Amino acid sequence: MKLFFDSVKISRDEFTLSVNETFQEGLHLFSGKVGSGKTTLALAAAGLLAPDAGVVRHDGFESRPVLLMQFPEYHVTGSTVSEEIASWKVFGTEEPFGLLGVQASDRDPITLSRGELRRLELACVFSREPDLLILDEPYASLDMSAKPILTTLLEMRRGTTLVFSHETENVPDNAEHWRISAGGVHHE
Ligand SMILES: Nc1ncnc2c1ncn2[C@@H]1O[C@H](COP(=O)(O)OP(=O)(O)OP(=O)(O)O)[C@@H](O)[C@H]1O
Repeated sequence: MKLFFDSVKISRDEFTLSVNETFQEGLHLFSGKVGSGKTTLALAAAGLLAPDAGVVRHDGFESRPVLLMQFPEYHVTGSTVSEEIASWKVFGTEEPFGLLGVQASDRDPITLSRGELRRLELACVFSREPDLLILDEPYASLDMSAKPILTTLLEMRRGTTLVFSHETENVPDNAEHWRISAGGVHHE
């Protein structure tokens, strides 16, 4: 299971990101300053932003990529927590739901705190077990009890995982580290 960026260039007005890399199966952590291009790379990896040049391609992925965006509210489609879980085609019995303290209910997901909503969506995406999982700032809004649980879920996952985060101290030791700067992606 590999993700290829073949001579990719993505332009957003004044900004251009150039990437010519192969991301192997496993965990990859991308860090970089504000505006360096993390979300741009995440969207391109998920197939939601077409490159202006080059090709983004996958090898060995059987399921569609799953992207969890930076702001959990963007994902909400259900009018209750139960509907929200069902919309991800998971049923609340999987391990991440218990680990993250998430329970199905009739509550409107928009009334959850941001951290509660983040845990709900993390439980849903990890339960899907996608071959390619892309997480944009997944540690944001999580408290000190939930951060290590996310780290454990990342450690246990199979497939290819791309994590875009400023919080490099929480990420598992086995992650490949990449820095996004000066319009490029650099292995550390
Ligand atoms: N829709 C857009 N139109 C024009 N420029 C954009 C657009 N989206 C992003 N940009 C620009 O592209 C550059 C990279 O943005 P991007 O959102 O990928 O950065 P980021 O590293 O994720 O930032 P942050 O850490 O603030 O989330 C920035 O200079 C930004 O202003």
